[in-house]
Amino acid sequence: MDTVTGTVRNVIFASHDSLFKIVAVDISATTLVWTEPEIVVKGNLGDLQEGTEYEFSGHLVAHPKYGQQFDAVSYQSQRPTSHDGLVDYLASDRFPGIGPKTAAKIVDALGIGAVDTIVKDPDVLQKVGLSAKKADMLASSLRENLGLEQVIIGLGEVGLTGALANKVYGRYQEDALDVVRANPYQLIVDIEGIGFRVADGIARQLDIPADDPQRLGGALMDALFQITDRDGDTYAEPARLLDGAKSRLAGGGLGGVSDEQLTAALRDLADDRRISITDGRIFPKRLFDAEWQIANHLFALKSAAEGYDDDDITTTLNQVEHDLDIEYDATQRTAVVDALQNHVFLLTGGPGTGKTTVVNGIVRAYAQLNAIRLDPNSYDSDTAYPIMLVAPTGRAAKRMSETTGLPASTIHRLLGLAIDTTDYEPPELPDGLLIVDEMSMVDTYLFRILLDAVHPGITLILVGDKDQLPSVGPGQVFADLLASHTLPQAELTHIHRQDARSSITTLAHDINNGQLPDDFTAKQADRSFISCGPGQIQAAVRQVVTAAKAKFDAMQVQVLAPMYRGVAGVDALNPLVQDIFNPKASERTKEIDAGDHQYRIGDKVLQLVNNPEKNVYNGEIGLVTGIVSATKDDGAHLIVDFDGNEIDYASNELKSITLAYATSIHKAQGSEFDMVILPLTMASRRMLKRNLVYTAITRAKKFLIMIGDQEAFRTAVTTMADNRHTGLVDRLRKVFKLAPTEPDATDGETAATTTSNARVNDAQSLAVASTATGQVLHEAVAPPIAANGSDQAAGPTILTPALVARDAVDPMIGMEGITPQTA
Ligand SMILES: Nc1ncnc2c1ncn2[C@@H]1O[C@H](COP(=O)(O)OP(=O)(O)OP(=O)(O)O)[C@@H](O)[C@H]1O
Repeated sequence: MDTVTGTVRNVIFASHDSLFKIVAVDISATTLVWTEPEIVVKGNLGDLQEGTEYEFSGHLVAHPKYGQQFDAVSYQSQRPTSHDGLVDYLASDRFPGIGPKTAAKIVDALGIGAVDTIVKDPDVLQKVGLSAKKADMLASSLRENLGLEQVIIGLGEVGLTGALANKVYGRYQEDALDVVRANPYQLIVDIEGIGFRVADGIARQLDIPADDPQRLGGALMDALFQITDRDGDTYAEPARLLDGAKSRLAGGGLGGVSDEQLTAALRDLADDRRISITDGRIFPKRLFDAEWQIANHLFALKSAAEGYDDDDITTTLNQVEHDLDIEYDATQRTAVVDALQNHVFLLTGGPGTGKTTVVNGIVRAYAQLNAIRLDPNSYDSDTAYPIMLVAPTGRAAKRMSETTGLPASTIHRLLGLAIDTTDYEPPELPDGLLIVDEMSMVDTYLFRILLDAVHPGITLILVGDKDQLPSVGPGQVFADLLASHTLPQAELTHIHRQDARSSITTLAHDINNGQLPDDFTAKQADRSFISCGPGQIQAAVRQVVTAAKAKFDAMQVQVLAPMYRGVAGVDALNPLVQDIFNPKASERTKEIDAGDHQYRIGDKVLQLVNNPEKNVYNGEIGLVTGIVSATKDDGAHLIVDFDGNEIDYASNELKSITLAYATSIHKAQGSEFDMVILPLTMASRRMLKRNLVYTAITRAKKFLIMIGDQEAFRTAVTTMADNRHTGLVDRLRKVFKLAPTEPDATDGETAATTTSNARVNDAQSLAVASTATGQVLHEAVAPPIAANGSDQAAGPTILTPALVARDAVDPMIGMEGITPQTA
């Protein structure tokens, strides 16, 4: 490692949302072979001050445009090392109220280490004779000047550097070192991106013993988050949790622990109310609370229903049918009536069964019955529009707006949810109709937050297709709500769609019923199947996309793949399709290098995280409209147009987007495309599930081209996804005072609520579960449940930044692409 010592002349670039800076430094000493008087230093440089001298450690790197720069991994200010230097420093402008006389008095009394002494214990200044006020001021200015720098250095000493150190500082500020030293495993709970391995590495630096209860608690919490926030359950079964914790502890190189010790750690976590153990299920506290709050809130809403006069409804509905020139079938008609007569209503159905048609009926009938004007322009800016149409993604909201002709937004936008909200307050929504589309994508956290804003003046309609993939985040809220049979609901089954898309629609329904139709491989007007082996997939995709280019633009054609890796994976197909739709025309074509791929103007890109501040959300697809070249003062920028919303990405923000020619099926939820190209091979066997392929083909509006191995399609169609383990059905049944649902192996929905050990087939781990945790499970006092089933003692879950961040960031990133296990 080399060092550069010198004074910061000026800050060339400072990132708004990280500690990254580029600064010009006048060199006083360096270990480099360097003849110039100055050098450009870049790195996570905290709150460096111009005019101050620092020592930077790092190495020289070559920038393609700006030549050689010093990449600093750490830095520290060169504090004055002489008596007089320190007096000058303390008497300088940065410490108002301290003149040369006082400064000299301080240094005389406290010596050359005065700064550290004061930061540790400001009271020493009073002994020197400073007033309490002056002492306080000096101590806090010193802390401000040195705080961040010291914290970053301190974090570096325990192994936390770069982006992770930034995150930790961002979360705890000046308390960061205290928190990390007190319990590094706390980071697992509080900081997105820090798991057991990183926390355990810090713990080793701090000499925390292998069997320290905090370490065991950390392993248990990390294993629990893996099962909930990453795999999608809302609770863990004891055997699986203990197995997960044990493998983490064994992997830390510090040796294993006994079952008794783990059991005690589990009990501690329950005592600290970080987990809730009930009925042999272990919940993270916030998911436990969220499920109870959802159940209680829905119960309160359902009880508040008033309803309209039956004759009024009939007259209104007849009028609506006349206006829309449609005749509702019996189920659809009942659905519209029930939706209007209740405060909460669930509407599910496959493609083409008329969900949108029913939603349109509900909106119009509601407006008529309540004498509401539907034209949003007739409302002035002070009057809230009472028809609130929302969806979990921007694209789904846009589609909703197109099919209803009314404004629609994302749920995040309606709720004013931001990424960094620490003290989030639900907005005051007006009385009116709130319709949530694509409800299958809404996870437990988001639904709880949404319900917080819903009051009895609102009629809430939840619409979705329960057979599609569940939400990326924990839970399967929509399927659970339906399976609980606690709320009025309708399932539309009759296919009304009669257009050219109907062959895709009927295929979707066949697949949902577990069959490939006899004509699966026969060419239809709107779909075809190209049979080929894994080695030919890329050639087939290239051929299909080249032909499609004559008819469609890149935004209309979507390649969907179940995995990231492999020959038929997203990572391989993206550049392949990019080269067809937007090839590099010449050596002079502008490009931004994003590591494993390049962006050019005209490229189709996918947003990977929710960014409410910029009004762009996970799953949205945009077009690159500009590339701003790097200058001496700033790095390159990419401009992306998301349906008229132009977003500027600095080069350090490029990780929140990727190429979108090929995406995972999960990412395409809530979106539709004119043409969908779906390659499937047995290499992704692990992912081949009915709801995955069903979700994929229902994204196709006009054409569906399936490519690959017919066996892969058959496997997918006949393989049901594991149900997620959730407690919501039980909570709802309890709050609504209904008997628990009977476990039924044939019913996919209710099976989710059983204690079936489908995922725990290891007899040994079951034995451990029944012995080691049996005691805890009996002893742990589940929080008192009020008469209506609420966890009163727990109080509301506070929306922590980590919670919001976990909500906002798609945990599937990087997880779908796990290398397939070949059988
Ligand atoms: N009762 C009906 N009589 C005649 N046509 C109907 C009826 N219900 C729906 N349709 C027509 O069927 C087609 C599909 O309906 P709609 O778009 O409402 O279904 P959907 O469930 O929202 O489908 P998707 O989920 O695929 O968007 C539309 O063309 C619609 O006009």
